[in-house]
This record gives sequence, structure tokens and C-alpha cells, in this order.
Amino acid sequence: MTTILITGGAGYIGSHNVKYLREKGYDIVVLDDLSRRFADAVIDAPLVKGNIGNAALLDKVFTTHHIDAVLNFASFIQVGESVQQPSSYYLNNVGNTLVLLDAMTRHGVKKLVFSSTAAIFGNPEYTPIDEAHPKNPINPYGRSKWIVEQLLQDYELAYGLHSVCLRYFNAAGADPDALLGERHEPETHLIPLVLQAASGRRTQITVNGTDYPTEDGTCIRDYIHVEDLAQAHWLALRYLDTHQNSAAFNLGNGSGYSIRQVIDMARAITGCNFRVEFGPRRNGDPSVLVADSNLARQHLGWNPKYCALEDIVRHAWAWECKQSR
Ligand SMILES: NC(=O)c1ccc[n+]([C@@H]2O[C@H](COP(=O)([O-])OP(=O)(O)OC[C@H]3O[C@@H](n4cnc5c(N)ncnc54)[C@H](O)[C@@H]3O)[C@@H](O)[C@H]2O)c1
Ligand SMILES: O=c1ccn([C@@H]2O[C@H](COP(=O)(O)OP(=O)(O)O[C@H]3O[C@H](CO)[C@@H](O)[C@H](O)[C@H]3O)[C@@H](O)[C@H]2O)c(=O)[nH]1
Repeated sequence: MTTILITGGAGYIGSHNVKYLREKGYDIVVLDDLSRRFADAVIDAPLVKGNIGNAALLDKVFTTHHIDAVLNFASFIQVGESVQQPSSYYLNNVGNTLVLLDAMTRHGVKKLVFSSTAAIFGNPEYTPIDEAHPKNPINPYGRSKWIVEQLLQDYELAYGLHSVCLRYFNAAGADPDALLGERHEPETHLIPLVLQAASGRRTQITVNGTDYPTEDGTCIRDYIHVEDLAQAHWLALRYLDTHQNSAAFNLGNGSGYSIRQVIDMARAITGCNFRVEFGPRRNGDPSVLVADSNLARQHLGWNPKYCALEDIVRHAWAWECKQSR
């Protein structure tokens, strides 16, 4: 039986991965400090409450459980907050991650899947964005992830730690069984906010800018279903079982949707005509972010199942209906 340590496993993407990998028959141990709460998101796996920066706790976890590989989701995730508080972002996303990597090295654990992001690319020089695109992060959050990606190359050379960095574009949607879904506190992501406006948990949605150089003037993003991300992590674990090298893959559907298109889709699926306001641009938003994920399809055999925005919004709506009951 293969045992995987999932850090940040109580979070949005981590919790969906716990469920997915349990269904694939893996043994899972979750480590999460619950700084962003939601212990109840961990389904069918033991939860150790603690910080990935706690070396003594990591020694205990690695000694108690025979860990074969680590999926590291634990980090701070808000672009805007990272600009206000770069210190806490570098301390957590880089410093604490280093403590985890060193514990893995001490305990001979040589396989890591790392949650990276489209934010490492900064403003796109061309689109869709492939893995060769220049890395020019424009905020501390994206920079913290790019620093880790680079130091993983040093750790591979020096300590033989193999990693797969998965650069998610816009994670969205919910568990098709509606047992899990997106919960951030505070919520800053477009799709859950739009659906909260539809359910009445919010009074309105504000569109951040209508003067972008896109067809309808609003930003375009590549929304990728959280269950398809879980499939990619499973495939990345299998990749590490059969390869003696590290790799990095961009994960998106390759189709971009504008904010107005997301709102129209939400109205169509929910049947609710919620209020929409049009505000100024949000700092640091690139106009278009769309992934080229051919490499992940070729090398991992990744085959996303829920590519249509309709599926993503439908699953997210089923989850929102449970939350707002
Ligand atoms: N949500 C997205 O669209 C998106 C896109 C690209 C990349 N990512 C990356 O995916 C990962 C998961 O994102 P998410 O949306 O699920 O975020 P989330 O906030 O829901 O989950 C992160 C979890 O990590 C925990 N955590 C944070 N720091 C910790 C620490 N030092 N020790 C232990 N636990 C800690 C939090 O309590 C939380 O449960 C993050 O690394 C994020 O950067 C997310
Ligand atoms: O109330 C809102 C919230 C968002 N937006 C806009 O919707 C788009 C998408 O925003 P959001 O859902 O916050 O996602 P991003 O800012 O694109 O960032 C997400 O996707 C990135 C990868 O593309 C990851 O790096 C980040 O961690 C993740 O938060 C952006 O143009 C936002 O300005 C609005 O107009 N109104």
C-alpha cells in the first residue's frame, strides 16, 4: 500500500485530492495547520494539525508513517494579500516549504508533487502559455512559487529529490458528488463569488474592469475543474514512480472565458438574475491567461473530463446550493 503525505489537505484543492486518491486506493495522511480552517473537508483520512515549517512534527509524521511521496498544497494563495504582506508569503511559501523539503531529504522521501501556478509567468508575452514561456512573476505570490520551482532543481541535483511542478491556471468547480467544494475565507475567486450572488449570499458581483483589450472588455481566464487537477496529481505520482527525473506542466483547458461569459453561464445554470456592477480594474490582473497543456497530455497522459465551463459552473452551483441552504 502506497502512503502519501498531503500537506494543505484541508484546503480547496488538497481536499479534493484526498478524496480522489483514497478512491484510487492510496493511504493518505493529511498535514494542515488549519490556518485557513475547514477540518471537515478532510474525508476518510487522518488529519495531523500542524505546520509544514515544524521540523520536529515532520520528523514524527515521517517516522510514524511510511511515506512514499508528498503532495504539497500548503501555502498562502492570495495575490493581493501577497503584495501587502510579502514577508508572510515568503516565510510560508518558501521558508516553510524548505523545512518540508529538508525533512523529506532526512527521511529519504524522494518524490514530491508541488502546487505551482500560472502566476509564475506574469503578463503573458504570447498565448496560449506553454512551459517554455518566460517566467516573470509580477507579485510576491507568483515569485514565491517560482523560487520554490527553481530551488527544487538544486534539491534534485544535490539530494536526488524528484519533483513534478503542476502549474494550475484557474482552479474551479467542485466534487461531482457535491461532498466537497470551494471554500476560501475570505473568498476572492470569481466563480464562487458569482454563485454566491446567485444564491443570495451576496448582494451583487462586481466586474473588475471593462476596458481590457479583449472582445467584451473583461479579463479572460482558463478555468480548470478541480477534479481534473486531482487526476493530474494522481498521474504525476505515477510519473514519479516510473521516471528518475523532475518535470513541470501547465494545467488548463486551453480555452479562455471572459468574466461576462462566466456571469452569463452562471445566470443560465442557476436561473437567477443577480445584480452585476462594473468597477475599476484590479491591480496586477493580466488581460488573458490561457494554458497550453499539451505537454501534460503527452507526458502524463492527462485527459481532463470536465472541460466545459458549463460542467464547472454546474458542479460549483450544486455545492453553493448546499452551503446556502
Ligand atoms: N485556487 C487556485 O485557483 C490555485 C491556482 C494555482 C495554484 N494554486 C495553489 O494550490 C494550492 C492549494 O490552493 P487552494 O485554493 O486549495 O488553497 P486553500 O487555502 O484552500 O488551501 C491551502 C491549505 O493549506 C493550509 N496551509 C497553509 N499554510 C500552511 C502551513 N504552513 N502548514 C500547514 N498547512 C498550511 C491551509 O490551512 C489550507 O487548508 C496552493 O499552493 C495554491 O498556491 C491554487
Ligand atoms: O469579484 C470578482 C472577483 C474576480 N474578478 C475577476 O475575475 C478574474 C479571475 O479572478 P480570480 O478568480 O480571483 O482568479 P485569478 O486572479 O485569475 O487567480 C487565480 O488563478 C491564478 C492562475 O491563473 C492563480 O495563480 C491564483 O492563485 C488564483 O487565485 C480576474 O480578472 C478578476 O479581477 C472580478 O471581476 N470580480
